[in-house]
Amino acid sequence: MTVPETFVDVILPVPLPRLFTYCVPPEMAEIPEPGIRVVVPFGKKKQYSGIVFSVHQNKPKDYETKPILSILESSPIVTSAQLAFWEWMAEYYQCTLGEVYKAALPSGLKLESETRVYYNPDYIQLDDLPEKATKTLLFLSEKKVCTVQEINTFLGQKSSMPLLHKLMEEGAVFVSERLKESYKAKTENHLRIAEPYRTEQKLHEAFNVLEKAPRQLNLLMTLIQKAGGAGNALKGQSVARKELLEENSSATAALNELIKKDIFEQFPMEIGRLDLSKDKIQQKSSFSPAQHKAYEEIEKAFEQQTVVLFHGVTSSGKTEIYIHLIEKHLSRGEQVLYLLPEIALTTQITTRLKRHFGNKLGIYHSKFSSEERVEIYRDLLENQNYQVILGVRSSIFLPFNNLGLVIVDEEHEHSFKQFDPAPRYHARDAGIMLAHKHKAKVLLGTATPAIESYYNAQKGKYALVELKTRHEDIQLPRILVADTREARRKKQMKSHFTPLLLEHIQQSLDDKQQVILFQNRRGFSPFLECNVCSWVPKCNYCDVSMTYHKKMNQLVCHYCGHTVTTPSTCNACGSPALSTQGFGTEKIEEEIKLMFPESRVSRMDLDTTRSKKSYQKIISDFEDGKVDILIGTQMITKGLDFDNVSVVGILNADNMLNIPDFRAFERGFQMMAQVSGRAGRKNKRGTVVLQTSSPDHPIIGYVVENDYQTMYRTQIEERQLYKYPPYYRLINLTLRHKNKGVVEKAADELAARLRAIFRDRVLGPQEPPVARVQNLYLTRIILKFEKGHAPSYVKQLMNDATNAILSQPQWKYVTIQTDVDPL
Ligand SMILES: Nc1ncnc2c1ncn2[C@@H]1O[C@H](COP(=O)(O)OP(=O)(O)OP(=O)(O)O)[C@@H](O)[C@H]1O
Ligand SMILES: [Zn+2]
Repeated sequence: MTVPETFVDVILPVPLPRLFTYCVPPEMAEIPEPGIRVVVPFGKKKQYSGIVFSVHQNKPKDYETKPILSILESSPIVTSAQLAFWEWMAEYYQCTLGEVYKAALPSGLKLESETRVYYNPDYIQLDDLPEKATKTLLFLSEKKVCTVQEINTFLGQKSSMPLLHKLMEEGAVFVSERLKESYKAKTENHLRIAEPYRTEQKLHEAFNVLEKAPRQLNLLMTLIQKAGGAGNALKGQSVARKELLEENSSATAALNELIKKDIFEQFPMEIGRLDLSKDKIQQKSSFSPAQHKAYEEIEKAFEQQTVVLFHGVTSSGKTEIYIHLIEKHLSRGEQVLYLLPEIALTTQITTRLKRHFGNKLGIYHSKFSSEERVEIYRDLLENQNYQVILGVRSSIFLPFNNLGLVIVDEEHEHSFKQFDPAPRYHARDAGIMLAHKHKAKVLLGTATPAIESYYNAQKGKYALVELKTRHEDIQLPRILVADTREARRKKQMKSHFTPLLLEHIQQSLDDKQQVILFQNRRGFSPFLECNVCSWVPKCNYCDVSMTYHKKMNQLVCHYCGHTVTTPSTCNACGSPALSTQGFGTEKIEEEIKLMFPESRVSRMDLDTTRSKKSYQKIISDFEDGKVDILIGTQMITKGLDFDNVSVVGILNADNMLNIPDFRAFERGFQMMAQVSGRAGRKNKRGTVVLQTSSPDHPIIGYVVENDYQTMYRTQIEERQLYKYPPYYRLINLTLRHKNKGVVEKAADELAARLRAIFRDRVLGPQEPPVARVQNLYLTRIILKFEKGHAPSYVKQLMNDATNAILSQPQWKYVTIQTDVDPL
């Protein structure tokens, strides 16, 4: 009897629609199960680690399968619940499973032949490693970095991935270059008495055994002493490895011996990040009557519904309510995911949550190194420490196994949506689906709900809970509108500042209070212009003017990052009369420093927050009163909680409202209401000065009145009238090619094909506002579907149409990018 051949379908990090089938070679002892990583050859030379999606006996008819090279682990690294979630995501957002896989796993869990491997100079070798591993480490320590492929060649073997995988787990090598800062502050090796020896009798035995090994005996005694006595040591109190070795120099071998004997256990202890011992954990504060009422309403709503929209004005104390809810779910043994839109927010919330949840809190975001993310991932997979995960959008991909609650804080925020690359998912919406699959609850919290969410609440799809008063009943800030056109006419403007704003800044400084200034543009000024011929420098690769950054004396394209030195003369007419037009945060900073020379000024935008620590520093300096005036982009608008901000200045409301987008008014309202909410959070009512050239704009009026409802009503009417979300679902198809004619022709034919199926639901093609990016011409087709048409139904038809385009030789290099529910 012949044993049937076994095949596996593998998810690989390539944007191809199908999964790849490989055979399991008969000599391989194990058959991998779904969710396990295997190493497979791909193309002529490449190798990838991929995820087994399914195991079967169906030999593919039309091609010869290649064998998998090795299996990386014995139990799945991706759970079946995750695989189901991935499938949903690929289907809904119309991308491939490979693209989801790429987004979902931290890079430390994905290897390919081109992956660069780094040597860890801090690695301390504990156990004897196999010869090949030692050889590889030596090779790496000399080269510092090389690719997986190079290591294959060096070892003269087909695949070194399993070996590298082991070395990564050991902490001997990394797959990403670690920044110096994250390098130091992370973990430190600690030692404690191993579990089997944690009884008096066993400890006694250990002493007897070690009688002939004085160094080991010494170490054991030092550990007991440093742990604060035998009682503590028997409870598992640990001591830093450094500390132990300090008093027993050259005892490394003895220490390793103790670990081998299983008397000592070594483990990495986080330092700095989460080092709060239990007794320091703060009790949660008691609720105000309004908070209490809201909390009870949320609890009650969860009895009936999965999703609750929690609409609470700024500084109403929503975070306290989240903390109580988290506690409740933890006490039931459930996990909680707390989603935040931006890293900027995590520093403050981290501190607040850490106080309550100590080591149960795990933090997951992109500024953390891959190794730190792998650690969180594995911790959850093995169900060890973390029960609350605070993270940005990618944390929806973590391997939860008992999720009870998802909190989406600032749910209206656009940065929950991933723009590039695919999957272009919205973490709020995907989070709701995730919760659904886990039978968990979802709390969407915000002071300014997204129109879509509020609509769902109106329709009864979500429950709605409101909290209309600020904590301690402090009034919402007074909003003063400063008319810049009039001030300009009367020649009262000082550069970009109205007298009203300057007055209030001065007053705040005199009162030893703080000021926040919001300008939704970074850089010095959006463009340079020649005073003689009106020439404006544009990006060579994109159809946009370049932003002037004064400090670097550079022009930067905010689309592709292309940078040039600022020209001293006009490229067109040669005149040296170039002047800056418009203004960004950098210019505001410069002017404020000139106008208030005594004040301490700081700026927070993309340019000043490149590293993980910089956010923390800017925010904590402001919290500690080391800074008087904080200038920033939308990063500073929401979620931040400062005690002494008495004045908020909005420098230019117009550029938020004059964007040609059906969401511009909603967005403008949200940004202005949110940044206003930073004022007067403690002690006293705050003031907002809102500068605009159109003081009669209805949105400005709603901001002044803090009238979300009327804003919602006017906007929802327009959405219905012009067939926009939430009434209709949008899908954007963006075509790109280096030749404008080619991309236009391809788009025309695609639109014609789509029209034949979807008729007047197809709009365009039309050029997007920036029609060339990175030397590629763009054109866009928009599909509008009535609610009820599931994207999955549309997907097949749409794919047929796009494939029909892409399979034609003249359009081989056209790319088509799909964005479902674009923002
Ligand atoms: N019950 C409470 N006891 C003590 N302090 C509280 C309580 N509730 C809220 N606070 C304090 O009030 C301030 C505002 O609360 P919080 O930051 O939670 O507001 P928020 O609703 O999240 O606002 P935003 O939408 O602007 O982020 C915080 O400094 C918080 O510590
Ligand atoms: Zn560019």
